[in-house]
Amino acid sequence: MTASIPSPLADVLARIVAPGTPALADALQHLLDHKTKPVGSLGRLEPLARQIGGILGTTEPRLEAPQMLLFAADHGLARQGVSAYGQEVSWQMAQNILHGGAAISVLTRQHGIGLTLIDCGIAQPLPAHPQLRSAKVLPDGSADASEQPAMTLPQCLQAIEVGREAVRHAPGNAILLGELGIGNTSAAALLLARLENLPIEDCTGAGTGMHGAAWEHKVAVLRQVLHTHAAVTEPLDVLAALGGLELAAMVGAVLQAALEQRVIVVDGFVTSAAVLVAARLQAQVLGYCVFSHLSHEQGHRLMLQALQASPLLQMDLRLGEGSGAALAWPLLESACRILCEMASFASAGVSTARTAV
Ligand SMILES: Cc1cc2ncn([C@H]3O[C@H](COP(=O)(O)O)[C@@H](O)[C@H]3O)c2cc1C
Ligand SMILES: O=C(O)c1cccnc1
Repeated sequence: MTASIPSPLADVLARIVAPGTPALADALQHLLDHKTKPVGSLGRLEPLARQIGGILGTTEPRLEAPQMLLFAADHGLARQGVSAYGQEVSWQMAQNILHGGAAISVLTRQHGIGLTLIDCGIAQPLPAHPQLRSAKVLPDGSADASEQPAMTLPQCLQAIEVGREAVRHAPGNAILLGELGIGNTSAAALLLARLENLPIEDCTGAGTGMHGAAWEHKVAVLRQVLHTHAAVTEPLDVLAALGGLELAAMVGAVLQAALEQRVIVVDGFVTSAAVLVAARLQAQVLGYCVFSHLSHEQGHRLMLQALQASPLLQMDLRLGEGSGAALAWPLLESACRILCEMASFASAGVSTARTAV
């Protein structure tokens, strides 16, 4: 068990503060309430605008150079038949992403979002590419969690540093989180079950297509993994034992982005699992997170409940890669434009409500 969080991580955790100030929140609310619209009529766009204004510390927030950081790694646990696809698909999809043919390639191109693939431990080598950051912590991916911890604590801390470094290198003021790694819906389900003390069958979804008997098998494997690591309960130890390299890197990315007061756009079930770990280490990170969508993956609803988060979209996506975050991106842009460009009743000469609202 981790007696205490080692530095420099402890130092990072101590320096993360809640976004915004009460005075800024009041100013943002006042501006929104005096735009040429009935009070509150832009619905969820209004709290989104308040949140982004608070994070960026201004009543005129402008999103600049958004960056999709897509963390990729393989999982030893995939050998236990917990995915409908083989481990080689992580490597094949990584190449597809770099060649511009994956869903996330299309969506980031469409929305002008920068895309970087961070190889934290894909089990085969990837050729150099301008959009690839090679940061393998383990050349073959994480260990099989049904036999031993997925990572040692030093490996886990190293992966967290990979995520922090990726954010430090990224330009702009918004980070979108994406992931790739066959077997990672299992790792995410394990993190949720252990950190929230929930039954594993409620946390386990079909992932890439594990239905019926295949799902039963996935649940049985994951139950055994939890049993093997029954004594592990502290967030960092849970991440090391049950998580994966890309999950640990995403924890680091969330912490660093919150530290730097950037907007964090969370994708689906797997990226939310990283946010859950980060939030258990430092709850203030949640103020920086925009939850893009409710994934079709069973367990995401419970995960979002645990995070007290309400997602922007419900599109029955069950892909990962950061696809939901990219799809939701225009909503964040609209929220900022409402604050920056929309007229007020006074500036447009429009009469205000005749009755108190
Ligand atoms: C072709 C293909 C493209 C993907 N893109 C993301 N994932 C998603 O599915 C995987 C997790 O599901 P599981 O736990 O069932 O393996 C991860 O790679 C995730 O990013 C994909 C999966 C496949 C097969
Ligand atoms: O929601 C997700 O993150 C997800 C769902 C299925 C497969 N991979 C990721």
